[in-house]
Amino acid sequence: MSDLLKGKRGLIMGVANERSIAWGIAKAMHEAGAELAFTYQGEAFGKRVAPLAERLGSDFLVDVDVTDDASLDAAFEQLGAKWPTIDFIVHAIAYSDKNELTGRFLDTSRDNFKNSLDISCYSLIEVARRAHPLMKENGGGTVLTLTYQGSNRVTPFYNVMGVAKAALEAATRYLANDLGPDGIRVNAISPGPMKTLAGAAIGGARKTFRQTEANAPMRSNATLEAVGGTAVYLASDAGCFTTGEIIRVDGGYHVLGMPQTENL
Ligand SMILES: NC(=O)c1ccc[n+]([C@@H]2O[C@H](COP(=O)([O-])OP(=O)(O)OC[C@H]3O[C@@H](n4cnc5c(N)ncnc54)[C@H](O)[C@@H]3O)[C@@H](O)[C@H]2O)c1
Repeated sequence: MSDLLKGKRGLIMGVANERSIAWGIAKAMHEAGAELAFTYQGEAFGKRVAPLAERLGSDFLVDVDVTDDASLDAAFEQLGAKWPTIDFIVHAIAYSDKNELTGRFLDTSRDNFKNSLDISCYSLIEVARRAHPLMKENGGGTVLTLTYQGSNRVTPFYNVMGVAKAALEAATRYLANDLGPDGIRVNAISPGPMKTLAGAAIGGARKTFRQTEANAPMRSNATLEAVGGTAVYLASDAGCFTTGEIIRVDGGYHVLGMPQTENL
């Protein structure tokens, strides 16, 4: 990767392990010259994330549960003390009770609906509001989140997460409109299925993975490098007039009207 992000610094939220999409993005951003800070969710993940952050030359790690405003406040206070301004934030966070990522959408519970939407969508708003002054001071910045096409097409067992991603994509557009006057862009990257902790929680994940691999125009699933490269472009000055957008990194799967007939 060139030095597209040289001189830029930002916060990566959502690394759980080396398979995390946030980790793929962090690696690509580091290779492109960015300085990085990380959040992790709880001590168990913290132990895994610390050596990963160190590999990318970062010693800024803070424990954040996005349902806890105090932990978000503390993280942004620490971030602001370390860096007076930031250039980007990567929000790669989602959650639903695994028991509701199988079976019928019809059986979605109120509690899991609220919790899934809170963690997977509302958190982006809380994060963007706190990042705003640190980016405004800089004359602009980029907020990136991660979505999936289950937001607007029914995908087996994606259930409540499809509704959460539809809300997240709408939030991306509304935030882009609010923050655009301050030079802040807000975009979502939409990869196809990837083998991560969150991905594995969805019922039939292996079959979904095989199905997209066999049918996508590119005949493969997205890699961490492919998503990382797209994130670098969006956070760089090369992406300076793109906002409110859902950028697919799915090998073209979304253009299909029917599965490939070669597999029949
Ligand atoms: N894996 C896929 O197939 C796929 C496809 C498209 C989009 N995405 C999206 O990419 C993003 C990253 O997921 P991933 O697939 O890399 O899985 P992952 O399990 O590696 O990452 C999910 C992250 O969310 C964090 N998280 C969950 N609840 C949290 C909370 N309350 N507070 C703070 N952090 C919390 C976890 O700690 C974890 O780091 C998610 O938004 C996911 O929906 C994933």
